[in-house]
Order: sequence, then C-alpha cells, then structure tokens
Amino acid sequence: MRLPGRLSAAIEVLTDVETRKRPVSEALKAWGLNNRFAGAGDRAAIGNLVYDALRRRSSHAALMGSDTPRALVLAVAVRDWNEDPAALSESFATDNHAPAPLTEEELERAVGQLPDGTPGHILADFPEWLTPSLERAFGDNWIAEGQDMSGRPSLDLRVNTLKSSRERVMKSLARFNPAETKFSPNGVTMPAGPRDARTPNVTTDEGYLKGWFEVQDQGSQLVAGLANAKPGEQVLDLCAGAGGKTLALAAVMGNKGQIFAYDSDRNRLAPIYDRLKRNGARNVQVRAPQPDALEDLVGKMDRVVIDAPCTGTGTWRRRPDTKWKLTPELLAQRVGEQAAILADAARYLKPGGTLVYITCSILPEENDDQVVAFIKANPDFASVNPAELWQSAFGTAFPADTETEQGGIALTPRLTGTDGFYINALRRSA
Ligand SMILES: C[S@@+](CC[C@H](N)C(=O)[O-])C[C@H]1O[C@@H](n2cnc3c(N)ncnc32)[C@H](O)[C@@H]1O
Repeated sequence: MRLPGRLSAAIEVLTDVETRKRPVSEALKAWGLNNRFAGAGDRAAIGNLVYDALRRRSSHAALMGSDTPRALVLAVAVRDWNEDPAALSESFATDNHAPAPLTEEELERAVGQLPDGTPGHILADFPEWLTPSLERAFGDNWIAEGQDMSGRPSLDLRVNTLKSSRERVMKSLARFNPAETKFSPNGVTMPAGPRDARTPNVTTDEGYLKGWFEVQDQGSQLVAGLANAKPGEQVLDLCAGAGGKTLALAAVMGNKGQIFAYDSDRNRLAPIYDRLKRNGARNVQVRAPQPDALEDLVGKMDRVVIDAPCTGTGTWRRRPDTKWKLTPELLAQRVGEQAAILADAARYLKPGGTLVYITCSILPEENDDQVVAFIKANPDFASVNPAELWQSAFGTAFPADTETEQGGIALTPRLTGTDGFYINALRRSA
C-alpha cells in the first residue's frame, strides 16, 4: 500500500475506535482480518498513524478546527510525518484508495500554527479536567511534561541477570541496534523510529525464548530496583499481576530469600507461572486469591511491594486512547482502591519493615496524596530519603528533579525518558 491508502485505512480504524468505543489494538486487528492483502509493514504504518492521531488528539483537532478521524489523520500526516499538504492532496487525486483530496480550508489549516492563547491542556494534549492535577504535579513544567507524554515511546527490555548479561542480549539483538538504558543498570533500549517505522519484534528472538530478557519499560525496571529488595529477604508482592515486577525482584535478589506473589484477580495472575519458568525465577511462591491466602504472612515480611491498580496516566505514550477515556469517577475509584490496599498491607510487615508503594500514574491524587493520608493514619511510617534509596539501589547519581514533596520519586518521559512512574518507600519504625 502507498501512503494515501494507508491514510484511508487509518481513518477507517480511527472511526471504528471512536464510534464503537473499541480499544485501538482490537480495531487494528479487525481491520487486518478484513484486509488480508495488507502486509506487516502496512499494518504497522496504519497503527502508527492511529496512535499518533490519539497521542496529540486535542492539538491536532484545534489546528484543523475539527476532531473527525479524517481531520486527525491529515494532521498527523502533516505535523508528525512532515508531508507537504499540497503534494499529499495531489497524490490523492491519482490513487483509487486515497481519501478525498484536501479542501481549501484543510490545506490552509494543516500548515497553520496554534494561535497565541491556545489553552495549556490543548498544547499539552490531555483532558481539560486534569489541568489542576498536572499543574500541582509539575508546576511551571506541566505543559512540557504533557507534550513529552504525547510522543512515541522507546521499546525497552530488562536483561534477566539470572540467565544472561546485557552484553549477551545486545549481541543477540544486534540487528535492531540496541543501546544501554540511561538509568536502569540492566536495561536495553531501542528508540522509536519516525513515520512508518516498525517496532522490533523481539519476542521471537531466541534470547527471549530462552528467558534472557523481558519487555519492560525502563521506568518499570527502575521502580522494581528501587523497591530495594535484598537477597535473603521475605517479600510480599501484593499486586503481582502477570509478574513484571516479581521477575525483576527475583533477579535483584539472585533467587535468594522468598517472594510471595499475590493478586486478587486470578486471570491477571495466570501468565506468571510460565513467565517464572522461562525466567528461571526459583524463589517465588505464587499465592492465588482465596480466603486467608496471606494470613500466615502477617507480621513476617521485610518488604511489602504494592504495585497498585491505577489510572495508568504514566503510560499515555503507549496507550493514548486511555488518555481520553479517563473520567473523574474512574480516578476516584482507583484512589479508593489504593487507599484500601495501603491500609491492609501494613499488617504483613515486621517492625522495621518497608512498604513500597508504586503506581504508573503521574497524578498527585494517586501518589503523594495517598502517602500523606497513609502516614497520617500510620505515624510509625516515614519515607526513606529518595536520594539515599537511589544510591542504595543503583549506586549512581540521583536524576535531577525527580524527588516529590512527600519523599517519593516521580519518573516521567521528560525527566528520565521513561513512562511515568511513582515510588515511595515507607519504612516502619522498629
Ligand atoms: C499495576 S497492576 C500490577 C502489574 C504487575 N505488578 C506487573 O508488574 O506486571 C495492578 C494489579 O493490582 C491488582 N489488584 C487490584 N486490587 C487488588 C487488591 N485489593 N489486592 C491485590 N491485588 C489487587 C489488579 O488485579 C492488577 O493486576
């Protein structure tokens, strides 16, 4: 397919996403099944167009004076893919699969600029109702943070030190030009390419099949490291899900000590069994949800890790459709769940133990605010100094501006080139 046909297909997929409220991945899959002639390169290009349209949905719409799928996809072609609108329109006229040629207004708007006085939430490309939260989280930098949240993410891998080394993984993936991650000591990264660049399919690599690495954003690797679990400790991973953090904890602990991996959702937990095997993680006991599943652990843990259910606002680059679906009600629901989990988690700790609270959110309601409320109710807990925590976990310089007011660490695309993550290590007095 040539670009005009790919643009038409992207408009079709985006229409499906918007009218049927479908997740992008589902709509793309359905399009692929109905258009079997399209190759992998076409499907990747169409996916990139759709995701780029959603990443900067509000500024694309403001520029074009319309938020139709056609307006958004044309804006991507010009603003993000650097197509010349007049040449593009000409190419449409000679291609049977192309959208209709651009109107006079579209041609004019596509090369224009957003006017002075455009509201910050449009410049930053997130829903207006979140402005006070993001201003509170990032002060004067809130628009720049939002803009960096609207770019394409890199593909990051965590080298599984139980089975391999960074050098070996980089050699195995040399055809994708991997580089070392800036902060994570065991990370490998492949930057996102422009336009129709395809994301490397690393999960068919021999190294992956042998358990040498996992696909994991550098931010997720860092918070797992900052949980600061030590070999020999007793660790409860209370929201283990499919085990992304569990596997990283097992590697940091060198398979020594014990991790108890629990999740209240059996389906989410299900993939962990195969992943543990592939990774050679042998110090993990999976606890399936059932009454009293964790009662024997009360008062015995050195560390309880809460990778809390959250809005996922830190992952907007990867899942830009969720950015526009988030509502105040959903945020309130997540905040309630987090407070309940935090309140329950403390009882598993030994005196002197550490509660590690993690989210992949950038919203203070889910981060520092939760810590303030928790410490108010549990005055025997205090945040471990972030710079000292970083030093203890990695032995490297603490990245600038990542410390939050309440002693947490907040990672963002702008500050650390990672997804948005928050961590606060709360130590109980002995
Ligand atoms: C952010 S996800 C965990 C991701 C996982 N740790 C990883 O690194 O792949 C949050 C998880 O919390 C689980 N969860 C929600 N409420 C819970 C509760 N009350 N107790 C335990 N797990 C809960 C959800 O099922 C979900 O799997």
